[in-house]
Amino acid sequence: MTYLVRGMHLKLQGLTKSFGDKTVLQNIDLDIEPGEFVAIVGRSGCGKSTMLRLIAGLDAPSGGGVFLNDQHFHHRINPEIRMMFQDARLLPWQRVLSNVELGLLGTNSKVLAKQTALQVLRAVGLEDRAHEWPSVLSGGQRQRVALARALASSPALLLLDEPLGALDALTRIEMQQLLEKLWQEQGFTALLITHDVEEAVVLADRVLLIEDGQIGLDLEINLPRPRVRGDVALAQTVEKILQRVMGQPEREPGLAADSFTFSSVTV
Ligand SMILES: Nc1ncnc2c1ncn2[C@@H]1O[C@H](COP(=O)(O)OP(=O)(O)OP(=O)(O)O)[C@@H](O)[C@H]1O
Repeated sequence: MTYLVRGMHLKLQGLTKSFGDKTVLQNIDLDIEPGEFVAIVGRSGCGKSTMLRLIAGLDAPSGGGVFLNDQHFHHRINPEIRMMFQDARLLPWQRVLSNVELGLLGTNSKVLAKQTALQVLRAVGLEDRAHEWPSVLSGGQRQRVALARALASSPALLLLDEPLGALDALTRIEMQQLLEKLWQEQGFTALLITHDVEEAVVLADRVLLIEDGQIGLDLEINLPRPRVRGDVALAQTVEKILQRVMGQPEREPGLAADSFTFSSVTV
């Protein structure tokens, strides 16, 4: 796949993080191409959020380092990186438009900031809600606003910490499609934590499994886009990852997709 050149190149070298005598991430090496979409799965508590926090500069590693576009990243906030969480984290006393403008702090022209915020709200389908309060929006709409705020400054790296986890199934699929569309249009590098293996396979170029503090699986997903849920090859890939997570041997290839149900399976 050829990526737009806007995305950030991300490299982890010997990345280690301990809390007291507990080592959560141990000596992780990873290379992510500019514009690549990478999903991270793994059991609860395996260190997924810790890894994202280290990359975002919200926490400092105990060893090794993070390199962004080949520059060593010293535990500080980088304006080219934006992050989204499971909850939208909107300011309730600011209207939707102002919340999105927060993603543009530092822009000299207020007029330009407003124009850009409206433009990105249009991209997520919420331009007509710009002057409302966050409290009158649905959970899915609030996550769209959070996505608009994250993308307003055209980041080179978007870190997504289970941002769709609290949404109902249909809204979640719509948000996945929106995220994929904006990623394809804008070319940022995306790193998505998800507990939904199917979501990982639908969206990502690569799926990483974190286990025992290390990357236990680094699987390239070579399925054509847009990916269709229920597709046999997609279902087999999901099955392969799930079996790896569960520590079971892989089954024979060629099983029919209806032999298993995946969409409700999470890790
Ligand atoms: N600030 C901290 N102080 C001490 N321990 C921490 C801290 N942050 C995380 N941990 C521990 O590190 C481990 C990994 O936490 P992390 O939040 O990265 O896991 P996770 O894979 O994102 O989990 P989940 O899928 O449940 O969100 C956990 O055992 C957690 O208790």
